[in-house]
Amino acid sequence: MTRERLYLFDTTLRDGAQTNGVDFTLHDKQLIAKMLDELGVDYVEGGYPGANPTDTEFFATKPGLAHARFTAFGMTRRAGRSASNDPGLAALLEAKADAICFVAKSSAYQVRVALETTNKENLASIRDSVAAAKKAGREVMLDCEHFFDGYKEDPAFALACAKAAYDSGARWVVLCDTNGGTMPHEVETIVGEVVKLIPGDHLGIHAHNDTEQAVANSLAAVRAGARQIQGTLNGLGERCGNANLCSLIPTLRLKSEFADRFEIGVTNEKLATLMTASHTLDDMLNRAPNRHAPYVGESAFVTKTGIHASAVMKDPQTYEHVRPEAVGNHRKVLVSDQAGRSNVIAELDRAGIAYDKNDPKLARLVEELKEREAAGYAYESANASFELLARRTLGRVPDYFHVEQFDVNVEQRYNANGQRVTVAMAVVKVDVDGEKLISAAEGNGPVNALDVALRKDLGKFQKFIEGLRLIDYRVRILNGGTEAVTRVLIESADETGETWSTIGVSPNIIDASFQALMDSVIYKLVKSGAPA
Ligand SMILES: CC(=O)SCCNC(=O)CCNC(=O)[C@H](O)C(C)(C)COP(=O)(O)OP(=O)(O)OC[C@H]1O[C@@H](n2cnc3c(N)ncnc32)[C@H](O)[C@@H]1OP(=O)(O)O
Ligand SMILES: CC(=O)C(=O)O
Repeated sequence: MTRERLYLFDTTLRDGAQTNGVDFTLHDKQLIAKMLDELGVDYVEGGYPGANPTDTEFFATKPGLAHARFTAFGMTRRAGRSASNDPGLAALLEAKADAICFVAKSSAYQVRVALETTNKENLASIRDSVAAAKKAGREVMLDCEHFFDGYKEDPAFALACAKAAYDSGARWVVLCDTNGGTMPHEVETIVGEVVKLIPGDHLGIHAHNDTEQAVANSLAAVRAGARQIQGTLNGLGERCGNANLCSLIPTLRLKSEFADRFEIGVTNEKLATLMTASHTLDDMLNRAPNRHAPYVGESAFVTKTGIHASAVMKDPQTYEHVRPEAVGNHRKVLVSDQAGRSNVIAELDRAGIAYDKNDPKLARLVEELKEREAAGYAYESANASFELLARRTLGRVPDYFHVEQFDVNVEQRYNANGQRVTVAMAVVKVDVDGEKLISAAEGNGPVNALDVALRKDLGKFQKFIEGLRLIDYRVRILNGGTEAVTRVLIESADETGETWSTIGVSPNIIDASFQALMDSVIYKLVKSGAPA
């Protein structure tokens, strides 16, 4: 069966740039355009030439995309001006783009209030602008701004705007839910009316996410006949964002209702790079990825509870709607207070720790895990501490060394230049095979001083921990007031590039930190194969 072509239009670099807190440099735009092209989207909307120097420069030369059509965005000619005498329109026509996407009002209320002009002038502006871009040899599209709200208020005028663009030669007429308040059933009904006038393979949808339904609205429009979807990576966009292409693309490729009917430019091979594309964008924006994002979030295929883990280990399909590998993600079974034997076994397998399924120590490990989680530990975020807990319970961690005593002192004093400075000092006394070793160190804080002192001299084990580095230190107070318990999470790394997380919990922050430091050092000794 031949499948219909469904076109993907990415507006990360235009509507995504309208996101609060997002500010792309020219270099960012060049890299993101290339990444979108490689992913297989059909149109990359690069921005608004003439609106700011970055966008004007971006459109000074074509970015050399292999597959996607490079698209310039801008408004139709202003009311009262001719198309040939409008500097904004001139900048658009000069832009080195394959396509031009105009924005025009399609709501009588918006024309009256925002443009302060007449419906007749708005229609003339649409016709003139589309015709001018066609004449300049561009593929032309028109975003009908406020289309759904405009349709509900005055359907004849909204349709007249869309029809004016189509009749003037626009390849695509894009129906916009600009304020993002339209419901999926309304989108489906209204698009169903529009396709009676304009063929669906000339209609697009541009949905905002103000009711968290931009993806649903885009799919509803496709069900009703639209054949172009506009959206952004990670759902960036004005206010609450746009339809998220990182959710739409897998749905279109993997859900049979769409996959069996439509062909999109993103192949299965490229789909498997989607999680990387999503995280690359977050990295460029210096944002933490949304762990709970559908398909591409780190938690999208995580199983935390015992009942689910038990089933997932028998067959992953029991709790997965698609294969995680299809989008470049992976399955993960966590250990926590929601865990059962199955979670623990999965984690032991992952860590390569041998066990006997009938060993009663396994049940003891699950109990110990739950008791510790109740006391404030969170092993799902501390893989190395869980591994040590498991090895200790199963009797497999050597007694490398014993800390007999530590002492930390924080002092504020005047330095030689007469400046007030706060200095921390720590002393740690360890017993390594009967040898007593005492190390002292200064640090910029008590935990730093303790860390340096602890790792200064571990006798015969010192060579095994040389590459160990602390890369992150996080503290959380679990309940307020005088009964507060402190949870410390430490992330460490070594010369091999491996990173691991350890945890400590105590009413005393120094004690909690020391537990996490100790776990980090012992994990490194175990991992390095240090002899007992
Ligand atoms: C729904 C959307 O996301 S649309 C995209 C919104 N994105 C942007 O606006 C980002 C880029 N914009 C800009 O840099 C500036 O707004 C510019 C350069 C386009 C225009 O700047 P200015 O000339 O200073 O105008 P300003 O932004 O204050 O107001 C917009 C003007 O365009 C007019 N206008 C708005 N939409 C349209 C349209 N579709 N067609 C014609 N004129 C329009 C308004 O009536 C207003 O005109 P007025 O100044 O006579 O009242
Ligand atoms: C064009 C556009 O971004 C909108 O109508 O939301």
